[in-house]
Amino acid sequence: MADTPFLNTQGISKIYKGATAAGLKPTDLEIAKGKITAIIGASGSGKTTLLHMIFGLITPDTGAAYFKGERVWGPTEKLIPGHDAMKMVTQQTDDMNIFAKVYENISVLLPNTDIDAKHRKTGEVIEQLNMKRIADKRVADLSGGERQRVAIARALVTQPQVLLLDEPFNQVDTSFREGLQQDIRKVVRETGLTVLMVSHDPAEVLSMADDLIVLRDGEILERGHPKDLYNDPQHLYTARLLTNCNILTKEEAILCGITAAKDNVVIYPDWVSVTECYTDKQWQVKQILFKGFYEELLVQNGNLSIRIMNAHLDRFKEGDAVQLKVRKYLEY
Ligand SMILES: Nc1ncnc2c1ncn2[C@@H]1O[C@H](COP(=O)(O)OP(=O)(O)OP(=O)(O)O)[C@@H](O)[C@H]1O
Repeated sequence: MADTPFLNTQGISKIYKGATAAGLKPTDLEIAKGKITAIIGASGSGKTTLLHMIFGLITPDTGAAYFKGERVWGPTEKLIPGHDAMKMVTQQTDDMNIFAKVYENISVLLPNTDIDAKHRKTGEVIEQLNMKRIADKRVADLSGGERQRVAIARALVTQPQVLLLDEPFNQVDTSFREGLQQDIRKVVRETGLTVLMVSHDPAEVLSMADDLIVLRDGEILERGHPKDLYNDPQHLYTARLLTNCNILTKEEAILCGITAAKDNVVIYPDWVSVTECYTDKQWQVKQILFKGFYEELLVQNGNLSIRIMNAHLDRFKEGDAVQLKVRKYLEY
């Protein structure tokens, strides 16, 4: 007999009543234990609906979610909706006592039956999430990013088997966000926690996920390792979601020296480079945006503009004539 999946769905669906018939179409899905699985999709593609059904917050129209082979109960079947082995953190998770200290907000979730264990576990999670510096601060005095860290600590302290994250880093600024993402990765590696996260931030899913699922209009479009989906997406939709790519018609592609068989050509900004060109003035640098360790060049040929990632800072100036060299492209 095949092994029971850790967490899976079978034909799970939910279509909301209304003109748009939006929601999630029947979906079969398996989530690997001890890994970070991320779901990415445009707004309204059904990410949250899927997450909520897996957690037991929405009753599916058809099918079900299963945790270790047992059906996840829906909201009408439980006094407190949500699966006991899972914890969910969203950007609105805000059930803390803001006048109490961080430490107390975390430890309060553990029973008083074993005080030593209560302090040990609270200490562990504070250590894991690098929160020693803020442990004695009142939640009211924390930044938004620090509060999200506390929300995640509160979710982890009761040692759930699955952590569900619904865009929890949205309000958090970049530097905090990256630290928190990497700390969650560390927790997953060290404890074997399973994470299922929903996001529409490509940088986030590419750096965090072991397994990436792309949702479009309530359906799984493709799935794979983030590196594979980034480098070789099977669908234009995926390329668009994961990168700020240039999308050209096959006629426009000819201007880049590409003879395409299909209708659309996709060129990522890091797949094309430019060199100075003294002989012809077809391509011109229109705009240079300083991005820190690289520049984003906008080069133009007639009505066609191409965005290029350029690591040779200050090599070009606006108005320069350049020659394009496309290293790689995709056709759809
Ligand atoms: N309670 C509801 N009643 C009616 N329609 C709903 C309801 N909840 C969600 N929808 C619709 O179902 C679709 C999927 O919603 P869902 O929130 O799952 O998408 P999402 O991918 O998480 O979007 P976002 O990234 O914007 O949060 C959307 O078109 C949404 O408007």
